[in-house]
Amino acid sequence: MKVESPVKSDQIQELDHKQSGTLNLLNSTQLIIKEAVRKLGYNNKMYELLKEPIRTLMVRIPVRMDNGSIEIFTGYRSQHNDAVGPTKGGVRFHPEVNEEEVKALSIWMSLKCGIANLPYGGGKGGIICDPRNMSLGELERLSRGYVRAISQIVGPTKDIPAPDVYTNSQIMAWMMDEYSRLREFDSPGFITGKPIVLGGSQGRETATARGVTICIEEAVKKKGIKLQGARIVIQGFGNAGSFLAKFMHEAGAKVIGISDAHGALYDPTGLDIDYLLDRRDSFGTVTNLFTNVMTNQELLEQECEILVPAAISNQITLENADRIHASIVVEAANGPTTLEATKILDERGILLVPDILASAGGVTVSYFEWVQNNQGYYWSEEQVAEKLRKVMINSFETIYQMSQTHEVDMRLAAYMVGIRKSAEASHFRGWV
Ligand SMILES: NC(=O)C1=CN([C@@H]2O[C@H](COP(=O)(O)OP(=O)(O)OC[C@H]3O[C@@H](n4cnc5c(N)ncnc54)[C@H](O)[C@@H]3O)[C@@H](O)[C@H]2O)C=CC1
Ligand SMILES: O=C(O)CCC(=O)C(=O)O
Repeated sequence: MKVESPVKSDQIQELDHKQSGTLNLLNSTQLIIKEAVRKLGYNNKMYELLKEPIRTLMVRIPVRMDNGSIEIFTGYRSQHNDAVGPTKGGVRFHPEVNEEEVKALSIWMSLKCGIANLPYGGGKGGIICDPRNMSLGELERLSRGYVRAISQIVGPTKDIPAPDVYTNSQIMAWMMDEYSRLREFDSPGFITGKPIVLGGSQGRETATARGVTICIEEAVKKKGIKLQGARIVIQGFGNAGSFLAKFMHEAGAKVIGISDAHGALYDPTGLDIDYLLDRRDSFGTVTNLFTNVMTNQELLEQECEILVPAAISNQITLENADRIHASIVVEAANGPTTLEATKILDERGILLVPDILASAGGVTVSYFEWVQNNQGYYWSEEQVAEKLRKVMINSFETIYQMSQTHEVDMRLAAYMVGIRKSAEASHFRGWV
């Protein structure tokens, strides 16, 4: 079967020129959106609408540091398209976050919500900072300052934030408290990923990894691989990566590699996952306790059945795609594989389950959290897990079938499924 990829050689060259040294997530996303919109039969005006967020706010946040000085932080909140409903998506605290990245991430949130059939468009936020070098007090003041700065454009019926890289339920709690104070009423539906006692949902903490696990279960069936005993390599040991390692270990797969920002651990006979889970810190760091570490890039190239990038973007690129020795790549992280690398993996017969499908479990349970907050009635962990399973299996099968029917790779198929809802809603509203 001939599989079509949205990346043409001249477009790759065009991308290379635009990238000016970095792998530009926004430009490559726009290329696939263009192709998906065209394949769905919409005109160029629809592409013009959907290729950029409708709104991106840049804010400056003064924070008093523990030593008495004032630091000014830069933050962003980007809202891609609100035709379907309020926008939704996480906030990352990271030294390298930038406006283009947040814009791309907000587009991906629209696609994820479209795939999981949630009544949302996509949003995303970020603050340039390194929380690993900040005290709890500084983090609290920064989180509250960010909410005050973006308060005009967010809210339970406008745009609903959530956790992402280096943010967690404590940060969500401070943000919710700040918003509730500003609005002078308790607003649990303003943000998801909260502690359970503040209206968080059972199963949200593990939801992203659960969703990835379900995608792995479906992908191995398609490839005729047995999960029991399959070798798995996971890049990143934070919320997504560490729970995934636990679930894979429990399922009888052999986790032979994990990593964090400092390096990677590899053991072809299988790592002691329970020990690593016990020793990791709240930022998903554990390799600093070991001397025998390899680099993240070396880990990605190890032979395995299943490779899961679960850390940051642009990890599998034109440079290393030929040296990936996995049968299946499941993207738990946002944007870990470039377009050029997607094409190479596809040509090499490696099944790639794209980020906007594989990592949709997080936002799906965030939606369940918001529904529970709105109705004031809460579900058990089993109820949440069952609802999530249905959404993930249905999403996987829809995209797999779309890729077979249209003879396109799984990423383009996922974009076609994901963008359809925003496009239809924009059309019905008479915008395009
Ligand atoms: N937390 C969630 O609900 C969701 C997360 N994701 C995506 O999953 C990925 C991981 O997110 P979380 O686990 O939530 O973050 P986290 O903050 O809990 O953990 C991040 C992990 O990545 C590692 N890391 C950071 N920089 C790295 C680098 N340069 N090289 C290698 N590893 C590095 C950290 O050491 C840590 O182990 C991100 O791409 C995020 O956008 C996607 C959907 C939902
Ligand atoms: O839980 C959410 O609302 C969003 C999670 C997120 O930021 C993501 O899927 O990238």
